[in-house]
Amino acid sequence: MVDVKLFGLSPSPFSQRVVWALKLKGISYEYVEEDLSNKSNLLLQYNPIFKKIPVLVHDGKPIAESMVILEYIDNTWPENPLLPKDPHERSLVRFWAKFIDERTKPMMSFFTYVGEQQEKAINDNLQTLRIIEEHALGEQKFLGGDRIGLADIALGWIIHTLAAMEEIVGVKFVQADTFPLLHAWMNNFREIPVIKDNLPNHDQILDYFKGRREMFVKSPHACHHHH
Ligand SMILES: N[C@@H](CCC(=O)N[C@@H](CS)C(=O)NCC(=O)O)C(=O)O
Repeated sequence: MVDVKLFGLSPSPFSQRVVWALKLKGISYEYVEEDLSNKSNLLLQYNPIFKKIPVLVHDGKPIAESMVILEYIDNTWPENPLLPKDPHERSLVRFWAKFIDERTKPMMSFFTYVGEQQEKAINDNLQTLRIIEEHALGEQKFLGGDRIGLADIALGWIIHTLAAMEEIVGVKFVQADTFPLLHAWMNNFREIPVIKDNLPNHDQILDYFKGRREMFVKSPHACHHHH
């Protein structure tokens, strides 16, 4: 009997990465929803450095940082691998996973800023997406192959959290005519049964981010809790 617990927050893109990986692997787990304005003692104990979700706890051993957790999951449960076998192909997927992860929080600035800063953030997002469109995607359905992997899971947040933020701000970054490959990727990704069946509720995310918009304008990162 595996003992797996996930401490998460449903509208968090980082938390969602872990949910998808566990579901893809068919691992059953206990989910603990955290309130970031009143973090549980267990969360503080399991992630004393950053005090952030997500944290995965496997047989009492905590793992923090979403991308580290994904690698742990892949190493622990090898079925439906998230990384290719070939070392060079692996490194390419890791490269894109890292690139995407590093850009994830900055990509939320268009939501936290207004005016000129927001315009700049919007342009930065278009540049980031342009890089992915032109360099990471090609003939293959997914980032690094014909099946979903680590980099796809890293980018998956653009179909839910980014989509909700776009709706609130009134922008749409990925259009079929301007980013055809990314647009196709989004559809391919969304159509995977495990992804489709485990999407955060759109209205709930929308409410969450609408309600916290004010706070985001004051605080540098969209996911930070209110001090
Ligand atoms: N790099 C981290 C980011 C996680 C993160 O930013 N979590 C946010 C929620 S989306 C959080 O727990 N914030 C609480 C805080 O900063 O106090 C990861 O990939 O896991």
